[in-house]
Amino acid sequence: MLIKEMNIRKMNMTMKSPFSTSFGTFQVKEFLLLEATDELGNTGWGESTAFQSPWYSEETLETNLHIIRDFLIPLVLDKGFNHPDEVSELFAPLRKNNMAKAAVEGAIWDLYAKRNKLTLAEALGGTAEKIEVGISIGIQKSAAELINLVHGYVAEGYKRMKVKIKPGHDVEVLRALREVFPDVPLMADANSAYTLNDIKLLKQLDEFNLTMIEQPLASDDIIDHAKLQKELKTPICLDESILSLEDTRKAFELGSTKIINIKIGRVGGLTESKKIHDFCMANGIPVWCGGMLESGIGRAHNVALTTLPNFILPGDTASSSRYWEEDVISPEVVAEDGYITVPKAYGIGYEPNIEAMDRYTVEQFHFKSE
Ligand SMILES: O=C(O)CCC(=O)c1ccccc1C(=O)O
Ligand SMILES: [Mg+2]
Repeated sequence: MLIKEMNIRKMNMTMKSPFSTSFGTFQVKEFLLLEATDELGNTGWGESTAFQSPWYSEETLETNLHIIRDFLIPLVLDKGFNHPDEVSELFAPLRKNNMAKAAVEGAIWDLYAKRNKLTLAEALGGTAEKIEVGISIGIQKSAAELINLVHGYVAEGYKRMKVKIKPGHDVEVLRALREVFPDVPLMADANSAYTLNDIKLLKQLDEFNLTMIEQPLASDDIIDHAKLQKELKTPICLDESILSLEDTRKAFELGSTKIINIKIGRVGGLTESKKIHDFCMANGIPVWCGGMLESGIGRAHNVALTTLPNFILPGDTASSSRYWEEDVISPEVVAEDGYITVPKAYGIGYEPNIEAMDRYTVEQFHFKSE
């Protein structure tokens, strides 16, 4: 498989409603889509999950554009690959920039699957025909508004509710939710809004029978999380702190986490995601697939990854229509009664909707080998 062309699209799409976390609010989403073409004319698609601002991690769409254009594309162009696992090996000498690497590697995984007449799920070794999904709900103005939204998502069948918390918006909000929904699978994501000084408050969360608390402490920490986990009944799930299989091993050895949120971009691609999945499976750590408010391309990658057997807990991959008036794939991703049926078409299994894509493309960068 020879990579002959790469195209980068800078996208600008506006979400139906703003999404607020402890670190900021998203509504306009600017991000990159990647298209790789081989010597036979097959194409594959990838998405960078970097946001405009370095809030969630240090990467942004502009740093990704720089890394992809000036370092990663020159490495893959005119290069022959037998398997997409070779891409992460090729990128290994370049430090970090995981979302940039994952976008390029993702396009090559899709291309490889299509070329070999496999679904991306099959190419990864996944077998599930449908996957269970939950929903991640941003911080709302009032508990009443949050309760209202949860009523709607419960009615739609989402398998678990994840709510965002931050100091001043935690115990009372969860208590109000639990009064109305005593049994719904519920978890909280703090996006690093607390420190060990908040241990008394965090211990109060144990009363709400949460499936887990996601990333309560610093975004690069695994030491304090281990201390906190010793004090909590609620399992801790790490998101931001886990950038690789090595991070996963260390967090596991320290007892910093009982569950891992795997995000393809954060860990540098599907190959590394699969390694983390396999390690967690061998060590009895359940995993689930996180979301980064992706367009259909990234969403399709998440669906494929989630077909691996240790994705035991529902992920954040909700329906396209929850985020977008119009998605850039056809058909769109649809969750029905909390399940997404894994597509049977080769590669990511959803067709890029080029007409829709063009409407949201701000700029393109094309690279071709002669
Ligand atoms: O619906 C989604 O895509 C997940 C939304 C979400 O929780 C999130 C959105 C933006 C940045 C970080 C996170 C997170 O999982 O921490
Ligand atoms: Mg998170």
